[in-house]
Amino acid sequence: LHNSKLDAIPIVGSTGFLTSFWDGYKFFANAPDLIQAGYTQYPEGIFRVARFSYWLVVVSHPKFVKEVGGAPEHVLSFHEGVEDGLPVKEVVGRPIIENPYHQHTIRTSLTRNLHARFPDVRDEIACAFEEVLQLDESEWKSLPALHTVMAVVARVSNRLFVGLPLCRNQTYLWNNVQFALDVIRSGQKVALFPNFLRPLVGPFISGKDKSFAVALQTLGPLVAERLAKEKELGPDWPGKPNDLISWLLEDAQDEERTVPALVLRVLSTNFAAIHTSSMAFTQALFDLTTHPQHLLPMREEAEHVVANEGWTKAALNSMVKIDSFLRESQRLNGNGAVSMIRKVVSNDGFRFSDGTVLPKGSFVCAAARAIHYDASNYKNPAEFDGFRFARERAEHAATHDLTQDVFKRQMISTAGDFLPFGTGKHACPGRFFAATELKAMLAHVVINYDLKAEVEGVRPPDNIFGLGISPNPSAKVRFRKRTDL
Ligand code: HEM
Repeated sequence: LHNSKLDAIPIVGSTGFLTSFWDGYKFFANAPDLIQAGYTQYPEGIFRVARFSYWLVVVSHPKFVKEVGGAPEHVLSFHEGVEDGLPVKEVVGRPIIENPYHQHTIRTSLTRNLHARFPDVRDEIACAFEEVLQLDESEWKSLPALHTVMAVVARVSNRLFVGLPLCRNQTYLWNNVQFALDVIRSGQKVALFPNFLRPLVGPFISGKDKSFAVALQTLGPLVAERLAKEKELGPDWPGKPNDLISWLLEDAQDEERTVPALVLRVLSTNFAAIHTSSMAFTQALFDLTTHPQHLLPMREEAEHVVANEGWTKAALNSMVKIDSFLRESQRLNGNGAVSMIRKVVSNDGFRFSDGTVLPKGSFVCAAARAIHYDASNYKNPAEFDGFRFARERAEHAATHDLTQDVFKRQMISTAGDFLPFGTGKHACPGRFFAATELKAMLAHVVINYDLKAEVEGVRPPDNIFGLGISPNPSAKVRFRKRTDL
């Protein structure tokens, strides 16, 4: 529909009523190309593309990205923005959007406890790889990468979230994995319907009630036990486990302090954690097997650090090459063409510093992938250079006083030119855990296994649907236990 208030913002693609509707349809297949075209065509840093029923405004200039990231929720809403592409109310549950207190729990208690809980995370990584890969001595084995990684990530994440023995219960684990997949698949379908129809079609399309029932059956008794203990002995009872259930209980109020409400929080934290981290690690495996020259330097680094410092969270800070490799993999092969989708919810609209105004109801996002592939941000931007950030950090360390100055080129550091986790007020609160988990997993893999691509030198093509870019779900990677140990 024509929106005169957006007239000042140039359009990529067609401008006519029917032709732009057709563009909205084509968006499902070629959104990344369309956004790249706008990025190149409009270096001023703002343009719009047609979606079915509205214009999506895309910003690419770092100044505008910063302004989007810094806007408060009552002006640019993260939740309303997400809801458009992924109807969380229908496919996850209404309270997750209406009272997202778990985000605070993840940002504070979960992150603070990563140090203390690292030995468990490390133990689960070693056990999970051993049991999931099931390798015979010195035999190469082809394994479906995404499926294998999800099995490991689900276990490792749940060692932190709910602990032993539940984190190894296959019914519980695969329900979490299944829920994550269902949310994405059913969410994409429900999102095709206009807002007023979504509550009606949601229950027929989404499998959330089934997943919730299994979660209640498997996790419910543990949560009930915690609530009972707290009622009997108070909030700081002796021997209280240091896990997500306890951290959530510290923040949950009133109707959130029930078994179903807490089970839903753990289930949705699993959704936020498993899918994203599994895709990131799978992409890293594809990058490693396509650029195998990175394996030995990372192996040497990990072995050296572990020999000197042991397996601790602090030791991961010394694994600069591994950190750099994962950051580079996310730069080139992150989860989407754009990041930071927001809806303008303020009655006054949203005004950029150059005077451009987005009226209430507009959608805006950052051109993450195009920014990551821009030569003015990265030298040889399309080239996978696993250690580029490690080199930059070393160069910076050689010329600066590091007690005064933190150089932000680590996996967890967000910036206007690095957006896999977004940046600003809603930057992913789980990224500290994600980076710890993925670095420890990569260090374990390079120390213990040799890896090969299924077809030498060929990177499996990504799956592209709308704005989403995900690793090829059927592609395999070949693993072998190291023979030189
Ligand atoms: C490599 C792994 C991960 C990636 C790439 C990732 C990426 C993202 C992105 C792009 C956002 C939205 C940022 C924005 O729009 O500004 C986000 C938000 C979020 N992520 Fe992650 N994430 C990852 C892992 C995790 C993990 C492990 C957890 C939980 C432990 C988590 C929990 C969340 C939550 C709760 C939000 C909503 C934040 C808010 O509303 O303020 N994520 N993540």
